[in-house]
Amino acid sequence: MSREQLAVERARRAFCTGRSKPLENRIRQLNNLRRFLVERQAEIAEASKKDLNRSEVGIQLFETLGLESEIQLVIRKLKQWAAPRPVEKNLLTLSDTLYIQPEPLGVVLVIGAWNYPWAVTMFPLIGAIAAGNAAVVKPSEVCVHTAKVMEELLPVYLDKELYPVVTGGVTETQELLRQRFDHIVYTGNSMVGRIVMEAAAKHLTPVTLELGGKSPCYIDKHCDIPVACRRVTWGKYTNCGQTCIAPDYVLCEPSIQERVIEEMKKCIQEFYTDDPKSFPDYGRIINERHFKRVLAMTEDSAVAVGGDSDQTDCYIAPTILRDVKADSKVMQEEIFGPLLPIVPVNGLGEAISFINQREKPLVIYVFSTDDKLIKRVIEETSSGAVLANDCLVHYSVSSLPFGGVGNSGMGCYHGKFSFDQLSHLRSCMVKPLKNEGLNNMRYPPHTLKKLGWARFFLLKAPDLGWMGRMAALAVLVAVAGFLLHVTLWCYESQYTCEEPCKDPGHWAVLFPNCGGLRQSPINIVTSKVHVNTALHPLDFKGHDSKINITVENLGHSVQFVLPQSVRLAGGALPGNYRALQFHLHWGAAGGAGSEHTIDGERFPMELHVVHIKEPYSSLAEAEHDMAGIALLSFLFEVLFGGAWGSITVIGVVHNIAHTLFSALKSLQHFLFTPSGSSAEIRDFKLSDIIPPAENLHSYYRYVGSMTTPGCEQAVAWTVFHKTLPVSSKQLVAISQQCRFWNGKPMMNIFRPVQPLDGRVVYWSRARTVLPNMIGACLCVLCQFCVSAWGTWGDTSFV
Ligand SMILES: NC(=O)c1ccc[n+]([C@@H]2O[C@H](COP(=O)([O-])OP(=O)(O)OC[C@H]3O[C@@H](n4cnc5c(N)ncnc54)[C@H](O)[C@@H]3O)[C@@H](O)[C@H]2O)c1
Ligand SMILES: CC(C)=CCC/C(C)=C/CC/C(C)=C/C=O
Repeated sequence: MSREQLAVERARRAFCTGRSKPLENRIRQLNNLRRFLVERQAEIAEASKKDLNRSEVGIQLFETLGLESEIQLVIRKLKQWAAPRPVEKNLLTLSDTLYIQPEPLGVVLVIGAWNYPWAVTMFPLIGAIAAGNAAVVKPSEVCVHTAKVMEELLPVYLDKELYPVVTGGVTETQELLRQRFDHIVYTGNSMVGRIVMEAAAKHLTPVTLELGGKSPCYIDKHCDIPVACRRVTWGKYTNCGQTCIAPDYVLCEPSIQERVIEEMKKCIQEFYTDDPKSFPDYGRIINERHFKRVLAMTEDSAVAVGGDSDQTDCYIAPTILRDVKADSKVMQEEIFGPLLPIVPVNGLGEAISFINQREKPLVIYVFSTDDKLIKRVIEETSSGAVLANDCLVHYSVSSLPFGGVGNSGMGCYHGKFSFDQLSHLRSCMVKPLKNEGLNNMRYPPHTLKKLGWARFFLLKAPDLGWMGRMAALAVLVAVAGFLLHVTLWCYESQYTCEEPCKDPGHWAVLFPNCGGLRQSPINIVTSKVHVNTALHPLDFKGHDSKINITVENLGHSVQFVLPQSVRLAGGALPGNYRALQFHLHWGAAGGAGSEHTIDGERFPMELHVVHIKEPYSSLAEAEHDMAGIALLSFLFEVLFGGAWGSITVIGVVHNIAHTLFSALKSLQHFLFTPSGSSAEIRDFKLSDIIPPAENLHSYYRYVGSMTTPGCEQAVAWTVFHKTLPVSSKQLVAISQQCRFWNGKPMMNIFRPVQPLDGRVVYWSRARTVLPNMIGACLCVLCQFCVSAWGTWGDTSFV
């Protein structure tokens, strides 16, 4: 097995252990890489001096500083970039969960070029680590000393199996290219770019090619010519012109050519003195082959400035060529050396056609004070990037993608672009198993009528705008009803002859669970509850923290979506739970509207806080676990009338009415927006509506179901003895403020109580302690064995 094959195999094995994936590991490796750049600055500088005659300041300015700042950015943003990305929904996906989950690709190969040996290898490596990949780094053999520092010192800082450095030239690179990678990032000339792409094609491996080309620079006669020339001179002669994004040639009107030459000549003297050869910040051509290649390009053009050279030292002076023709040697390929041809053109139009007649460059530079002219260049040409009134510096902006187009390359990197480039952006769609009616238009028999509706929703609906979508949603519901011959569920109060739907008595027709033996809500007969001293107080987490919550009108109820930080444990629940949402059930015009009743008494309103067991990530997952959902129920009592606002109860100010009801008030304006009608409440605290835990020791516990379709029987119910206060005015207002999907006032949104079917309701606290607790517990167990439809592994929560 070759050295290259071994390195790739090891990297893949290391990737398969999964250790490159946890965010904390990615951040640890990135921090190590930053430490390497700082602690080994001396070794890096020494190697750069030997390879490229670059000064210590030069290597930091042009390479390592940018890398440190990139690592800093990635560490700061990684959590955000790696998180699921919610996407827009349309009418047909309103009730689905849609998001993009970035995931690592696998093993990435990074092949670097010699001219900026650190930047071109480490930028992609940072992206690969951030995205959770393994990566094999192959530095250019042309920078022998730099490659050695990388090979010897990088493994001291990084996980050497996940991120090996493989050195070598053409043979070694080709051996690497025979291996299978999940992505290849190559930087170098386009001839080798083709070889890389061909090798990658054998494994269907995607590639990012960072190539070069001739980047033009148009100088408008109406610009500040001295400043433009200073910036172009810097961009051209940095690293002796061996920069992928160096301005390759200048296009300008003949009338300013001499002025441009004069200004640039001054800048060359200012930057590199009269004797650039002995000036430490002026570089050399990398080797004799390139020296000869560059020098030969001057043969058929007139030298305006510079032109001296010394083969023994690979020195070519900063050189300007005047009146260069399109067919001259220097215009046939990327110069990659310190020659600056000036090609006279008659105005911008000619400059644009000159550019457009050639391959798409890595960057187009334009110098002008005229914004319209700059805009025209952007609109009428194509290139990897456009930079107006400066050179090179777009490379240092992490929020801009860096990469070529056409002949100058494909793909891009920097900041989040590297992360995305080296991640698979996975589409995730989780549909509920409910709302089957909406799907009918795609099921056989395929009638023209169904096709008509499908055309309407797929082609017309997106153009309807906000109001149109509101109307369309109502139509959608009606259509679904029509298609399924009345298959939508609703509360009794919603049913009309014009809009027939399945009311609670008929839910089971559509949702078989709703006819099950463990349904909710129930009537709790207090004289029959069993005391269970194992029902300890619940432990609320995150209830005191300020959070932002979203309020959504779902068309038949209103829910308040909670963040993951709100949690629940204790209370003999079989695990830890995290909150998903809370919602309310109410009656009509201030009348009774709770779902649960106590000794036959229905309360005016009921609050449900829905939690799912960890580690489930959605209700759909939790529904398959018989204790997957923990629902807390708070019943309301009317204490005394009051206006919108706070109610004082025994000296405690309860903001429930104020906070929730004002959110509902605002929500009426958000009904039926495409995102499902939502509003936000900022700085909300659950403790504002839920009493402190010490007041909640007394509660009823039973096993039941969700109280809306599909009525999933996976709920551990906790119905608190303590009630919450509400005013009669608020009760009246709430049913008028909120609207059903058909625009009618949302009232009587509660399901009638369901048979107990042999279940037992437990109470956490009794006036007298039962003599035989063990007996009580056994009873609980028996009860589950009888009532459970499957096997229920854990009954400890009752
Ligand atoms: N777009 C960018 O970010 C960027 C950056 C730097 C350089 N460049 C471009 O790179 C070019 C200069 O670099 P270069 O190509 O001289 O660098 P180079 O000679 O260092 O080659 C690049 C890499 O390709 C490998 N290689 C060379 N020949 C090969 C072959 N036959 N088969 C397989 N692998 C091979 C080398 O080992 C090296 O790692 C210029 O065109 C420049 O514009 C582009
Ligand atoms: C020092 C500042 C502000 C910018 C540096 C720009 C620069 C020289 C980038 C070169 C990067 C690069 C990989 C070029 C390719 O050959």
